[in-house]
Amino acid sequence: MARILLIDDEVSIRQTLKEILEYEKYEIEEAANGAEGLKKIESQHFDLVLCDVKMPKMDGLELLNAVYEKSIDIPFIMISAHGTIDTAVEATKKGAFDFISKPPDLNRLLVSVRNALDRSNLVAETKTLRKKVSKKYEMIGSSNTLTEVRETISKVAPTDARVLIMGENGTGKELVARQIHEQSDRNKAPMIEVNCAAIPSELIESELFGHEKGSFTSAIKQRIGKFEQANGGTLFLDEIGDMPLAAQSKVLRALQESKITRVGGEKDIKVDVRIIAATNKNLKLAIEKNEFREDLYHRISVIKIQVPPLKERKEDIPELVEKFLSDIADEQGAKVKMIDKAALEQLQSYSWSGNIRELRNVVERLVILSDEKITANDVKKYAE
Ligand SMILES: Nc1ncnc2c1ncn2[C@@H]1O[C@H](COP(=O)(O)OP(=O)(O)OP(=O)(O)O)[C@@H](O)[C@H]1O
Repeated sequence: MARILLIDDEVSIRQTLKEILEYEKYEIEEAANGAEGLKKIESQHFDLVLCDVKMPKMDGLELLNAVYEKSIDIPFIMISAHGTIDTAVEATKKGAFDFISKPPDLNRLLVSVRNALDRSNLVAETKTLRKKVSKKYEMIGSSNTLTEVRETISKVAPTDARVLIMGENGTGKELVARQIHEQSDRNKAPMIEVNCAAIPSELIESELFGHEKGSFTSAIKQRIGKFEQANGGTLFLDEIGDMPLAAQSKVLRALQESKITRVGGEKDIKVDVRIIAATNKNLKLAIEKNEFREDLYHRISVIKIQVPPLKERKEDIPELVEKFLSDIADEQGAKVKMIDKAALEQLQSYSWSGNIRELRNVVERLVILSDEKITANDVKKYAE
């Protein structure tokens, strides 16, 4: 049941509104002025505040300011008598959800209350979803090498510097890219990912820059490319070492001039994109073999982050295993499976050529195949 705080200095108005709202099954708490309202807001949970504009001690606008200054996130509907409409309008500019005039029209009041509550439910849901997403991309591990990576991320994230992330398969390069994007001012816009190794070379330009209708046989519709999709946000070029040379020169131009042209198109389109690239290849070697453009390498590698392989940070394994056990239990809606110390030590003795991705797969296998508690024997049996 939604809880509503009703703040008005006129007892009769409070009484009427309370009766109406209680009839609609809302739970009502009252306050006679802004100061009293503020105390209640600070000490209790409310889903909505209905607040008179003109009151002694602290008026409605002052209360609204005080609540938002304290970063308390709660919708307000202002109630204004004749002569205070301007102030009520000002309150909506400052963030109040709506205002209604006195004497309140019953239908208008109930619609506004319902809308305000729906909106705050949506806001709460979005927050939970965001938390879930950021939990998914959480970087686990407190080894020195990973701590250094984390420190570099927080230094470079707020800048627009291009970052090249290097490391073996499955070490968490994508996770690093996500963290940089999430900690940057671009996090309201999307991070768009392109796996340069997975796209056939004849399609990669259209994938990156888009194409105009009819520009090649299968181009039956106009298509917006990844650069344009990432406008205002981040473009993550994964496996950039596998990008064909022809596409490399076009990407170079896009980076130099901050504009692109769709395949088959004529006009230049300005784009504001931060580039993060990742590779498991040795790009210096690829340059020597004429497989990668040196000028592009220098453009994308303003900051370099080397993600260490798991065998160099085995001390992270117990923490990672714990996190995977709890994620898997969440996914399966089951109890978290226990693991004994010897089993963890056994896991730490391997070299993990597939890195963290491989470790996660092994943990999943162990959860499925082991009995109540995962033992060293299970690890020997199922992980090798
Ligand atoms: N530090 C970490 N904490 C928790 N999970 C991690 C960590 N590092 C990697 N992972 C998980 O391991 C898997 C592989 O990570 P990711 O895809 O980021 O690696 P990658 O280096 O980009 O791999 P590839 O080169 O194969 O694309 C993902 O499921 C990721 O969530």
